[in-house]
Amino acid sequence: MPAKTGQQYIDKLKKANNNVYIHGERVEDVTTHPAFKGAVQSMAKLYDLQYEKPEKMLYTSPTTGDKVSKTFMAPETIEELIERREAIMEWQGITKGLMGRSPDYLNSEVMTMEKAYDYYGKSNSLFAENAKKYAEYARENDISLTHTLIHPQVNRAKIQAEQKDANVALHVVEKNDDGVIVDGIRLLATQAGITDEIFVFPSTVVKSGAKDDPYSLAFAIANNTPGLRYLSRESFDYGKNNFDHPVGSQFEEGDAIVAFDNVLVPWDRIFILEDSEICNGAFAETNAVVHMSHQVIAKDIAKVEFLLGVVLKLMDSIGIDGFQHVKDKGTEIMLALENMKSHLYKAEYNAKIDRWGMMTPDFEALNAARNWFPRVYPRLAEILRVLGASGLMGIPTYDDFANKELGPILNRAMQGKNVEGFERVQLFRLAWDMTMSSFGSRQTHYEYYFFGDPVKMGMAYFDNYDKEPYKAMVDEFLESQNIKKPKILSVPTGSVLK
Ligand SMILES: Cc1cc2nc3c(=O)[nH]c(=O)nc-3n(C[C@H](O)[C@H](O)[C@H](O)COP(=O)(O)OP(=O)(O)OC[C@H]3O[C@@H](n4cnc5c(N)ncnc54)[C@H](O)[C@@H]3O)c2cc1C
Repeated sequence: MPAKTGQQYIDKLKKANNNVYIHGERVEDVTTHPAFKGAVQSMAKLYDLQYEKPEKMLYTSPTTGDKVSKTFMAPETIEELIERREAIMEWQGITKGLMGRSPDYLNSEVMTMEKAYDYYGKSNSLFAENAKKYAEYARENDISLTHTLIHPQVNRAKIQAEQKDANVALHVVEKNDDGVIVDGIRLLATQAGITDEIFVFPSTVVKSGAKDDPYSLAFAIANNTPGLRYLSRESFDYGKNNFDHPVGSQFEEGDAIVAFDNVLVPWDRIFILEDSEICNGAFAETNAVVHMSHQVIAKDIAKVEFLLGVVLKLMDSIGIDGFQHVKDKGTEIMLALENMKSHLYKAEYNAKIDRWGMMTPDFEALNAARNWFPRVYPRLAEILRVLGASGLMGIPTYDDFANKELGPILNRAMQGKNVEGFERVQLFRLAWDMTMSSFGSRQTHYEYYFFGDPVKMGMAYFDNYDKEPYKAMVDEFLESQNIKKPKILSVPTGSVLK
């Protein structure tokens, strides 16, 4: 089947009738429910774009010859790597980087399974075959995915096997002829019930040991599999129009707790089973983390570009762009943007064919960028908040402007340097919604945490960084000074100085 359209995505979701709950109730139809319909419409737009710009978004499937999404394309040359990223950028141009889990994110992981499937066959060749077939199935059916990597936050000081209730986290209950029965909880599935299937994978940063083998799994199942439930958090889409809630009304993708109640995972959907060692290497050894980082940095660039535009328009609109500290804050955002672009450029132009035959970007550049961005994004959001000041609270709604008595007063009262009140408030509502509404503050939280705990990621970065050349440089410098150590200091170890 060729790449899908928006309508096909919606029809499939309706038919699937995934088991989604919100506010204590089961959702009848996610495509029309107020909590989900904005995100569903935006996802549909992304799928429609595949046919509006087929030359940018589609390529010929290596197996069926159908036109399928380029976000599934395993690149073999630098040109293909860039082409794939340009398709990602097209989607990010629609979401402005505000929908972290647009399909390109997990398609990047699926894509690596097409080539690196052998990794999953380390303990059982069936799992390698499963991974290869799944990558093909997802590509040919344009499957949209959610995923869950982490165990519930019960007691982070203990491994899963040593928790006071060791059955809370998702674990294997039984294996039978049909497959594996799993039970327990996983966190945190963004988009969850508005996608077709779920990927259960190990976390990239939590290194479990053999005792946690029953919790060490990777598989994919349809979201309407019996026993699988999504318990969604309350929606940050206030159900308003695009003036009042310009981005939340379109890109609020939702997050959910995933509850498995004795769910059967068929054998052909298992990629890793009870093997913490294979789990620990899955993202790094297959280079999935590199290709996912490639997508993420492209998304980050789209996000900062849009944020910079909003900040610049905001400065213009109230005449603060000439002040020194205001310019400096604009510069901070520009530097962040140019930094991210440089990382992307280095990653692409230093790309090499990996052992699986995929053209893989330079991880050194992407790893630095993905570790840096969670640290800098909160500052970028803060700049918008600081420069907007009271203007981010003086934000009348569309209905206020439409009111015969209030509209003219507000249009005059809220005017800016070169704009009328209505236009200025539209811009300021956008700035508020990107950074301060519940949707906006989730954006900051998302950027900080979605790729893993930045503290643990930072520790891993430090440990893996090649520090020796820099230390050697200093040693060489100090030695080159030819300084004679005073004799008095040459005391044998352990003796007492008098
Ligand atoms: C908006 C949002 C969307 C998300 N979407 C998804 C998704 O779609 N799929 C998915 O799988 N996950 C998703 N996540 C989860 C994300 O992967 C985790 O938030 C991240 O891995 C951190 O894990 P945690 O939240 O369990 O924090 P914890 O590990 O519980 O950490 C909490 C705090 O304790 C500290 N801490 C915990 N353990 C240690 C330790 N051993 N050493 C030092 N400090 C420690 C941390 O530094 C942190 O400050 C999402 C998260 C957010 C916020």
